[in-house]
Amino acid sequence: MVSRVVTPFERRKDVHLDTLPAADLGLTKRPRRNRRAEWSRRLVREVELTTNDLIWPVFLMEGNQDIDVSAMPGVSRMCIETAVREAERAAALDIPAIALFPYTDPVLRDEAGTEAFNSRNLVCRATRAIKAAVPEIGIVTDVALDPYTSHGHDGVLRDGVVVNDESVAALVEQAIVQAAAGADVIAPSDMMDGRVAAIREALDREGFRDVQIMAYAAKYASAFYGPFRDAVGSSAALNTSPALTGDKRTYQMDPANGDEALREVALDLEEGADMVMVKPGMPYLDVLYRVKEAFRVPTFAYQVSGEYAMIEGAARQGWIDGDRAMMESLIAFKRAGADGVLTYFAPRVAQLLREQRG
Ligand SMILES: NCc1[nH]cc(CCC(=O)O)c1CC(=O)O
Ligand SMILES: [Mg+2]
Repeated sequence: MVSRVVTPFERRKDVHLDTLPAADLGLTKRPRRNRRAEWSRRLVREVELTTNDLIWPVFLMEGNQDIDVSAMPGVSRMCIETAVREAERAAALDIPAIALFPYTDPVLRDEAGTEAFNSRNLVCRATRAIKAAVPEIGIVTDVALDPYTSHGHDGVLRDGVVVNDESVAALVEQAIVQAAAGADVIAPSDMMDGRVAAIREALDREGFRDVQIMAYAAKYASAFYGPFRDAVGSSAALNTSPALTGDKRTYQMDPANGDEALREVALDLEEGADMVMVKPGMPYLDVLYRVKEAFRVPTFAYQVSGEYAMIEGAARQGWIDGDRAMMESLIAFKRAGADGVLTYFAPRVAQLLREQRG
């Protein structure tokens, strides 16, 4: 084929659509055939997103009103009463599970995060209330100390260092009170070494043999958690300890590492994780793909707060089509191998899928 070079300022005036010769490239392979009609596109579609793929993370707070999360338009911190009602709505939309994240009153936060071990803390009370009202929905609770510590770290801090083994001992206590409150899935998001084994052992010993563990196995030290930290009040801005930077890079993973994610997942599976997670989602689709390919176990992606904020923020500015970007971002997780996705969009997606089904 001859390619004609046309400089930007010299368009060939004699070339018009209606004067182009009838061309035939003589192709036998034309991938566009399968795309020409909606029925055909449906027929050749490789993966599908259904409500079965959704876990809805919700933020909790004390009191009897809800407060918007400023960096996550459309998301609020719910009081328990609202959370129960929203769990009912989620169940009615066929969303399999919700994940609970508390905003802890600053007066209840301390150096050791002791409110985490209070069997009457916000998460435990919400778990009991939701279980009583909506027994059919799965409840996932987060194990990590950051909503409870004055310094905002996920573990125990000694001389400015988040110490591993003591942190694990604390996380075990937290997991036990959550399981006792009725949590179905314990989800350690702390990234301490050895916590899955310790939690599994303690759950079994305490009579919670059937409580599942979803390990945040490959969790990266990410800027995309920013809005979440505001929502649960654990951002660096709220830290009072001068020793702290709010930086979690000594326990969360380096965004440059992919092989390391496979080693982390292997360890958590050996230690007894029933499901594993990659987090954040969209910037780590390669990691998700590799994890699923390597282990073929139930694998989840967390579309985190910053990802939600980017899509929803741009949509509210009118810069992108929010619904389409939402659906496209979620089908990408499925294509990469996710069995499910934690997403703040869950109820909206479920609603949209229901409307599409007619
Ligand atoms: N261990 C806490 C935790 N659990 C889930 C998220 C982030 C979720 C989100 O950004 O949506 C975080 C934040 C963090 O590690 O700092
Ligand atoms: Mg690990």
